[in-house]
Amino acid sequence: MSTVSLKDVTKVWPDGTIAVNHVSLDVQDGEFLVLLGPSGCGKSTILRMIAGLEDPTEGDILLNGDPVLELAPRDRSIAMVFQDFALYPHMSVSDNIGFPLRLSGVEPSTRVDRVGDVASALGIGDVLGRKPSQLSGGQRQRVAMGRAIVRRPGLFLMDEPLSNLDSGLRAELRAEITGLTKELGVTTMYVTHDQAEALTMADRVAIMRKGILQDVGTPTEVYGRPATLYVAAFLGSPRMNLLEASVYVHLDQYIVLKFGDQSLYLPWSDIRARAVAHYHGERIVVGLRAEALTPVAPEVQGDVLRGRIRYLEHHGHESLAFLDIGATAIVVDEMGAGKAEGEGGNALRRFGGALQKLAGRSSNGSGPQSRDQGDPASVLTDPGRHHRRPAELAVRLAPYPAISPGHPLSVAVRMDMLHFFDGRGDRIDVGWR
Ligand SMILES: Nc1ncnc2c1ncn2[C@@H]1O[C@H](COP(=O)(O)OP(=O)(O)OP(=O)(O)O)[C@@H](O)[C@H]1O
Repeated sequence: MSTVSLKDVTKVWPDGTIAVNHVSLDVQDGEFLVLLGPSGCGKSTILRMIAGLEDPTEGDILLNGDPVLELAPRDRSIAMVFQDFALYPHMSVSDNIGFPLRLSGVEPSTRVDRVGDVASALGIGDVLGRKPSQLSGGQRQRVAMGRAIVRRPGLFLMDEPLSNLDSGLRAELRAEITGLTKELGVTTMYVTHDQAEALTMADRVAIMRKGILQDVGTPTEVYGRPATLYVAAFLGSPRMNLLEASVYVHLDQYIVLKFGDQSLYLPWSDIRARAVAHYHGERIVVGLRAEALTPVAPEVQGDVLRGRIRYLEHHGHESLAFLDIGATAIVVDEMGAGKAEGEGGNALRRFGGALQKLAGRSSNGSGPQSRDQGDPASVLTDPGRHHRRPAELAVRLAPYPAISPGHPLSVAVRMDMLHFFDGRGDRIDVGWR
């Protein structure tokens, strides 16, 4: 059993790349913590520093409350599994799993017992005599995990262990990995860039962007109350609708949120109203997840947005309508995973972001850091980090609805489910988490 503490850890590579930027993070005993973020955000570097394969430039790392930076990797009671695991091709499954025990001089009969226990927990008890070349990809990955876990490490580090497997096998192994680590009670840090994987597996998720820790919380917390615009945009499918809104306070009675020529009204009684009222006369970003939007009849009044369907996506169990509501959307760039865009758009849109970057409009702000951006320039005005485009509001519909592109659609908005972010991408809220 182990706890892990990162204390203000920074890693700067010799070429000046800041891979990890003042990260502080505590992992509890027996916890399954997922480090989530796009490629290059520093996830692997964090694992490698904990394992002792890299030294931090600044900060401290504690295991079970003790500083470990002076300890060699083998003295840290840590096991690590990578995406590109290597099994010994000439050894049987049994010998592959038992290899670390042989190295540490565990006697053969104990070795056989321990290998048998681990193999049956991983569902590979019947292939112990085979060579790696006679196994499926999933079985090979199970052997790699078995080899890592057979030493009964205090801490299990996994770096995208499923990313080479097909989606069916991934889903199956996700459940097995969390089941196994819970059963063994071993503290686990698991790296992925797949938000669905993170939300389904984690006790808590830590979300990174460009070396900066954005948010840490249970899946419900980070999905339900994301700390930054970036986290809001990263989590969920379809992605959260992020709309630019102008804020007007009306005689301390309600707040008008103006999206193009449509408005929503936040009553003064809403617990968040005073915090939002600080932005009177300014623009903010309002986040609406698809579950906050319900299609209604055209005559319905109140908290309703109206638009025309630009296009539909059919996903079998549901359809998504994308509504042109005459508002402006904020598109968060550098989402990195590069695949969820299809849920809310198309390749052209992705190119749009890339082209803006190629045009050289990068941010060069200076001043205090914001967690979301790492610099203070506004997400509302800086196209180098985020860009603006006509909003296409993602709305969930029944499968194959009797409606087609060009049709008008009205959606009722759950005002209590709106998310508010300031121009720097930080959450506008009161007393959250
Ligand atoms: N040995 C190195 N020398 C210089 N830069 C490095 C080195 N290793 C990693 N980097 C850089 O450090 C940053 C963080 O890399 P890291 O591998 O931790 O990211 P990651 O989030 O794990 O990405 P991925 O999901 O692609 O593995 C990246 O910009 C990467 O290019």
